[in-house]
Amino acid sequence: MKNILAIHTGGTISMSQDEKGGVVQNDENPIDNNDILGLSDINVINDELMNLPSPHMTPETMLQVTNRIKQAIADGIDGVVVTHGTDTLEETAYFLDLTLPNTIPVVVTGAMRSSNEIGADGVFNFKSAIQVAASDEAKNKGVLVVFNTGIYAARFVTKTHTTSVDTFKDPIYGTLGTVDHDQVVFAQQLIGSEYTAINRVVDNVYLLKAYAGMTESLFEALDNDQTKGIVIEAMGAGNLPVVTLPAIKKILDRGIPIVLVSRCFSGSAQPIYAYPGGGIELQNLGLLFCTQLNGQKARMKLIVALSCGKKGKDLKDYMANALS
Ligand SMILES: NC(=O)C[C@H](N)C(=O)O
Repeated sequence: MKNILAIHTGGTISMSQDEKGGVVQNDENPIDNNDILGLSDINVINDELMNLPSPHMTPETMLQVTNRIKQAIADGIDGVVVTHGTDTLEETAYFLDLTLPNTIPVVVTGAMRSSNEIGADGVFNFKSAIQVAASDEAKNKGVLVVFNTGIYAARFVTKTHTTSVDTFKDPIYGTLGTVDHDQVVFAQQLIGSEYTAINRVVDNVYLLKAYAGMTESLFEALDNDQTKGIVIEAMGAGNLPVVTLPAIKKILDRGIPIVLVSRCFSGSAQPIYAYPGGGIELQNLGLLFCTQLNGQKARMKLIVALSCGKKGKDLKDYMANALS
């Protein structure tokens, strides 16, 4: 029988609706109860590591999850499920992907409806995640996200809807597989591990979104020695309003890395346009292009990179390719 460690961190999957209709945290986690799962062939060990709404998660709390999983791997666990709020689930899942060795299945899940709401999806997603974590096929695929029958790569999955149970999607590669009525089926093989060991996380790494009419002001506010790195969600294929460039140049002159992704839902920032503020000028200025990751994931990757001291070409190569 496989032993699966379920690390609970909070989020709607652990919450319930109160008498006024608001969704709130519980003292007791409603899914921390193996009887409701109906899984006689898998031994689930629950660990209430924290109980946070996921907007309260930080890189520090994510590192606590990484360290708990490393300890479980050392203790010989067969697989791990992390339950998590959905708002920042993709950030934690990708952080785990970057900071854990690719040895056992690690699956992140959550819920869109709390435990006592009609159509609550928590128990179903939790059970599906455990089944994936116990599957031999789930090994060697990096950290996975299981949600509403889909199995996704943590590296690319993103929350696409504020309330629908069918919210998690991978806009580039789709699902890796499904949990089809108790059967775990993988249709795609992924992906090279990007494992980096870190034991601390740098702070003051920022994420800015470009918009029509953006000026220098936000960049000027970040032009100081406390800033460690910036990710910009640029327009389209990777372009910015030209008036932002003088302030960006000053930040780069301080040696602070600036990473460029696209604010588009799908596709990558690339140096295509040669007009002022276009991708070619941005590349020449020294901005680092990061392909295929969205802004929040590129920020996690930059935090991991800076936390283990990457710089120069090493940093540029690490940020450049999400499929390495
Ligand atoms: N569905 C959810 O889990 C959303 C919740 N606000 C959270 O992220 O904690």
